[in-house]
Amino acid sequence: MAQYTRISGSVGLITLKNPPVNALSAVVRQGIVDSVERALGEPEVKCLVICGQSGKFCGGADIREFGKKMTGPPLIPVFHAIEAAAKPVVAAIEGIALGGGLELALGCHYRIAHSKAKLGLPEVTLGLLPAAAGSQRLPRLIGVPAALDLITTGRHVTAAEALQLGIVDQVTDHNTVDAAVKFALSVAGQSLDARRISTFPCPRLSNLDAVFEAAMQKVRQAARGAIAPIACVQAVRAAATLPYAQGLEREKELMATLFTSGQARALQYSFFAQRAVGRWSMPSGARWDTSKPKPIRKAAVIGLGTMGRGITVGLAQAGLSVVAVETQEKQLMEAKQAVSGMLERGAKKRGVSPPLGNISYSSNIKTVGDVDLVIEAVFEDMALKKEVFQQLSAVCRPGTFLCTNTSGLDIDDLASQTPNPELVVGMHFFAPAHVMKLLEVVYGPRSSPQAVATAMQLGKVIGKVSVAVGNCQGFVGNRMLSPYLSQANFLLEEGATPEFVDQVLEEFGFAMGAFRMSDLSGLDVGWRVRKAAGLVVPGQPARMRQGCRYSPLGDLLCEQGRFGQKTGSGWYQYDKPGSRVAKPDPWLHSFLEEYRTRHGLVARRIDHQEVLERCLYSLINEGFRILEEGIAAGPEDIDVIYVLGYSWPRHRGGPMFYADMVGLTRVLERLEFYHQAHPDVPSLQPCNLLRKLVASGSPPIHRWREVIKKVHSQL
Ligand SMILES: CCC/C=C/C(=O)SCCNC(=O)CCNC(=O)[C@H](O)C(C)(C)COP(=O)([O-])OP(=O)([O-])OC[C@H]1O[C@@H](n2cnc3c(N)ncnc32)[C@H](O)[C@@H]1OP(=O)([O-])[O-]
Repeated sequence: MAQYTRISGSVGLITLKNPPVNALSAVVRQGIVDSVERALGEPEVKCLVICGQSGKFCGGADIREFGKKMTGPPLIPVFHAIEAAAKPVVAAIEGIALGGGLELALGCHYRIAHSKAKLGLPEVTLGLLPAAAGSQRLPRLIGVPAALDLITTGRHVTAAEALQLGIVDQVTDHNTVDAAVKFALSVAGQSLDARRISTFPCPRLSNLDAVFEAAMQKVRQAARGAIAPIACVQAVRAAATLPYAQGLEREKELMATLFTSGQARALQYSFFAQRAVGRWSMPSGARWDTSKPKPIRKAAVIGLGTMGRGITVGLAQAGLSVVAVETQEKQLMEAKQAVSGMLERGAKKRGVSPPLGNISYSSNIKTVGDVDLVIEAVFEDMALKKEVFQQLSAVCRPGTFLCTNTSGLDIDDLASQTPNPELVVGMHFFAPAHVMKLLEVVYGPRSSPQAVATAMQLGKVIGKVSVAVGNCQGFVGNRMLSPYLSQANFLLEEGATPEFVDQVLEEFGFAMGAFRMSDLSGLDVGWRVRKAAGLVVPGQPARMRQGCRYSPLGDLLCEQGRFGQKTGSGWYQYDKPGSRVAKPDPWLHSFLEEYRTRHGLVARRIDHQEVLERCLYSLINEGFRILEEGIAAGPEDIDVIYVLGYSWPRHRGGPMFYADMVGLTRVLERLEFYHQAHPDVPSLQPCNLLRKLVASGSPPIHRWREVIKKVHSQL
């Protein structure tokens, strides 16, 4: 609702009330209309202030209403009514003014913001554009280049930046509503002619075409197939070239296209999925709302390689005390320098001082005796990790949580090295660990709900989106990646090139195709895992392992010392070791030809559809297996992991959402088709849960949990 009160005798105060973020629901919109009308009709009222309850101005349109039948007054006429008012209307912006929230403020005649407020038009991140006249008003207020930046990126700006850009008129450190009331009284009675943004001409640009061409090129490059950023540029162009009313029409047309696109649905799903993963549950029945985390004030990081350094930075930046341990003195010194540099650069960006004092460095593991939680981040080697866990068990005080940063090792095996396996969980960080948003929190069969809750809470504190998953080879992310990569390799055997496979996957929207990604992460990583799994043993049949098809191509490249970017060659060639520019490699093409000849394989023409279906559907099939086994609680968990950790295009929601969009029957049919063609590839065999979902009439993704529950209850 929107509550109307009179304060200081002559000020009408409208307070938006719709927890948690005062979104502009139908009731709130109606409340604003009624309140404005009332205030304008009261002769004693000289001016109006609009604010939000609980220190939050407004989080925008109510996303929960999207896709439902529209009720209540639309936003644009509401904002026009405010702008047309004959009495000054001042927006008192505390906390947030986002999307429709900022558009509401732009409809007001003046804007006063608290210094801690964040403002922005993030609609693009939901597959939309600021279609409550934001795309037409903002360029008129702050000029085309700045408006293009804000609208196409959706970034939030601080109150200070908003003041500098001219979005707000005043910033206060004190009570914002009081400041807005005082301000409103000071301008009451003055002409409002120069305050109605819709009447402003858009600031002229001599190089208008060049600016829009450059903007379009920039968004196309970054968008990876997303259409909303392109529509945003088109809408701003309308503001710059058309009268306001026609610009609004263009904004409406563009919005209609976006609103009905699958991309907006995918991005809105992704928004809610990222919040839903915080409400985790375990197969034991333990849940987020019944498991209390322990507060963590002091943590330790063991091993200061690339991952350990990033984790240390993340913890220190979040204000925790950190003991950073590296047993090799030389590496300890190097790590200290690197971590300090990262903290200093990060602090400079945020305009704060670097939290260097939060970290104490040590080469002695005994110094972690008083910490609340340890994150072991030594080399990915089970024997080494076990040794560290044994040492930690001896030096840590009782009750200390022991976490391991691993991308796939058995958490339970590691937990068995300690007398308190219930305190052990996995924390799978993604590189660079202080930047990447994703954290897989891996519980073993003996991890206590409190240990999981504590790791999930710590993830939140350091700014991660944490997803709780069960313990299995590769957890969720890497386990699903394995059949995807296998298919990419099989496609090479059958006639494709790495460039073609990557091109198809990149056109789909991945930041990097399978081969460019492998070159970046290092081919030796997978080689080590395959060796440990007993797959790379001399004397084995070349293309079969344990009765299943196997491609040794990656192993053969590693045997040649081709580990990817770091060695200057892998699936591609690079100018020098460490270079990032991948070039097609004639050596690799002849190597593939020789390989096919040696194994009697005849190269055939492979098309886009086959590459996409085999790579993606095998990955999705593994996702269904993971759901069936209860390793992930729901499809949202898998999708968040893929969008945040594996560069799955956000505008496609995630692999499980994509399967829902494509249609489960279609996914099943194509998997059956490919499995028939490749019966020696078990990952192409459709899993039971997928069959059950199709048999239950392919319910939409938000109802999959019901079918999953039934499957589990039958086990
Ligand atoms: C007509 C076209 C023109 C206009 C278009 C728009 O305005 S499009 C909109 C443009 N606006 C945006 O894109 C802003 C989107 N929102 C955000 O970016 C962040 O939520 C935040 C910065 C506002 C708060 O961050 P934080 O870390 O403090 O908190 P949190 O993120 O965990 O959220 C807490 C709860 O609030 C819920 N919720 C949030 N927003 C909305 C909403 N608009 N609606 C409904 N609900 C919303 C959220 O689901 C969660 O619910 P749960 O899980 O507890 O049941």
